[in-house]
Amino acid sequence: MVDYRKEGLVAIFEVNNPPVNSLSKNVRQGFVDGLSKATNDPEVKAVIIIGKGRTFIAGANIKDFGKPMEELMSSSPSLIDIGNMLEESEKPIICAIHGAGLGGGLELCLFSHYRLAVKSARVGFPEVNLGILPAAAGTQRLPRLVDITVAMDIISSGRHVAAPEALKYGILDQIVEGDLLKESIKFAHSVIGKPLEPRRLRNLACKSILYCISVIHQFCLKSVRNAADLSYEAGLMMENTYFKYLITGFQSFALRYSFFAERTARKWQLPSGANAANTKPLNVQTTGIIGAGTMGTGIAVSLLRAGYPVILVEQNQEFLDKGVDMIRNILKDGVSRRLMTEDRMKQCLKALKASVDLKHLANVDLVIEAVYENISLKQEIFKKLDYICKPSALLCSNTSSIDIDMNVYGKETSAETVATIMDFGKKIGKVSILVKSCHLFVANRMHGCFQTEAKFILEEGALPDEVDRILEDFGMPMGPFKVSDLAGIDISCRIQHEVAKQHDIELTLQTRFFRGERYSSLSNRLYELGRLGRKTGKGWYRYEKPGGKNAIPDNDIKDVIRIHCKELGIEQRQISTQEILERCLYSAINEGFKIIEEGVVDKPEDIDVIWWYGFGFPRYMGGPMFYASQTGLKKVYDRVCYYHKNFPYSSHWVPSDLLRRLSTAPNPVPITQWKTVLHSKL
Ligand SMILES: C/C=C(\C)C(=O)SCCNC(=O)CCNC(=O)[C@H](O)C(C)(C)COP(=O)(O)OP(=O)(O)OC[C@H]1O[C@@H](n2cnc3c(N)ncnc32)[C@H](O)[C@@H]1OP(=O)(O)O
Repeated sequence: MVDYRKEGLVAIFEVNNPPVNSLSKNVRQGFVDGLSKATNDPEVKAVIIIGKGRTFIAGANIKDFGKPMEELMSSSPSLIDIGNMLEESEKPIICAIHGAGLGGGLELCLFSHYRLAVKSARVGFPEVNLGILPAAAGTQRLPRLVDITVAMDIISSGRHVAAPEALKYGILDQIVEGDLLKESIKFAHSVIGKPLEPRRLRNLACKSILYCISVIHQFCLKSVRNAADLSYEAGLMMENTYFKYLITGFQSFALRYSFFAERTARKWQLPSGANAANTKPLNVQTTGIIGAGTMGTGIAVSLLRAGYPVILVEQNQEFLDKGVDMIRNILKDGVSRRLMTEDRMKQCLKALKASVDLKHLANVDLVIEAVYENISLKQEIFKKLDYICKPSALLCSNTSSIDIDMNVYGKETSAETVATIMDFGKKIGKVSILVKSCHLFVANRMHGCFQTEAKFILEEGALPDEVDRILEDFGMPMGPFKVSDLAGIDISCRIQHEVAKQHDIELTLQTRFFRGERYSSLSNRLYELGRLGRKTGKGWYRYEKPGGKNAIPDNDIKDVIRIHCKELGIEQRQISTQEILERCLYSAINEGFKIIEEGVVDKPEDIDVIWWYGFGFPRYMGGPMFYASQTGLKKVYDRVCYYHKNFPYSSHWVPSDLLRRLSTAPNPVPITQWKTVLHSKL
């Protein structure tokens, strides 16, 4: 709703629709009612639109987009109706922005005559992140206000533009210091009686059409181009046509799911009843990191960038110096890529202390252990930390495979600690997902199935570049073999040998089964040939030089695979695109269902979020679990059973019971309800 009040000559429309003042139907109606009052009240000479609570206006209500097209389109008053009324008003309309003015929120500002904001405010058109375009005249009005290149950047990137930058472009008229409402009322008095015609964007010509030809390839860009080529009315009509097309498409559907999935994933809860809403995080001010390798230094950079002082500890002085150099280089690179200023880099380096003595961690609030994957070493470190650190310090471990319960606390972790870590993750700009301990955790456990199947597929007849291309066409940023070359083939081989050693087994090039499971020794063959990936200039591909980035398909690899298969008597065949996609994706998805079944994650959305951030799974596909829900669980289940029959020695093909039960439900169960099936009779 919109609260209406008057302060002298000025009518104030305060948008009051918590939590983020989205433009639901009652808010839109509130604008119409408010405008009617203000227009008919001779005392009112100007109108201020302001948001109540934490933000100005976060745009249209995204939940409305799931409604049928007819209902969506006929839901009056539309944003454009309101916009037209604002623009045509004979009394100046001033938007006073704090928090965020996004999507329809910014569009309303562009229909208004003046725009003021506090310094911390942000504006933007994030619609591309929902698979649509700003369709309440955003693509027609922004290019009439700012240079077309700026409009294209803002619309096609979806980025949030900070108030000072928006002021520079002319999106804002003024940045306000002090009380936003008071200052806006002063501003309103200063513009009463001034001509409004030059402030009505629809009457302005689009600013320069330079540059657009080369980048117009998507609907947003086409639409912005229309602002230059067509009349305002024709441009609007096309914008509406594109919107109707996009909003009914799969990508927009998946992107809207992703928007809410990310927010749902933040809402952690523990069996005790503690959750994100009822548990207060502790205040973390100082941090320590143990281990100056790739992980430790990477984490240090994130903490320093977020403004935390870091004490980096490494037992060996030479490794410590290398680690500090690595941190310096990453920060310098950030400066050269204009991600931070030189001054900021200096502040970060000043906040970094390096030591070879764990005792320097005595007073820190949070310690992250990031040494290599060796349980005894980790346990020894935590024993020492128990004595050294203050009792309230949080002790965290960075591990991808070691059972957290054998290391630091897992099952015993307090709700307060969980709340603090989740909050800390957000503060350092990361997305944190709460998972229970399980072998390889969620990401590596699922991705392991994906990678393993990819390797089996090579043994059966496909080539690395073929498999990679198919998965990249699907939307993954890099296929599994390019990823393997990047990570280093030696790394995965060493881990495999380490695990085998723990079971008193020696892996050789002839090994075809390991602990009752089908096993491929193909990577070990590359390892023995010194083809370790990018770093040696050869791996599953060849590269222009050691450390090179251009993956070139290599004929030699064909021979390596052929010899491997001949020696082991593995028959090769033609493998279809469908089979490659299904085996990589469905094996991981089936494992994902087992992960939900075991309660390792609280909800399927958690898995999808992990896959976007961990592996770059395309958000416009929603994530592996959403993808499965859209493919049809019956189809996924049937194919999992089919592969299980054909590949009985791979436990990742044993069908998940949850998947089976969901696949036999009389009606498709929405992804948000999957968990309920765990406790039902289905
Ligand atoms: C045509 C298309 C038009 C005209 C459009 O306007 S499309 C919508 C464009 N706008 C957006 O995409 C903005 C989306 N929102 C955000 O980016 C952020 O919410 C925020 C920057 C505005 C605030 O961020 P933050 O303070 O971190 O809060 P949350 O993101 O956690 O959001 C709080 C709750 O509000 C729900 N929400 C947010 N925006 C919308 C929206 N536009 N429609 C419906 N609901 C929205 C969000 O899901 C959170 O809900 P809960 O999880 O708490 O239930």
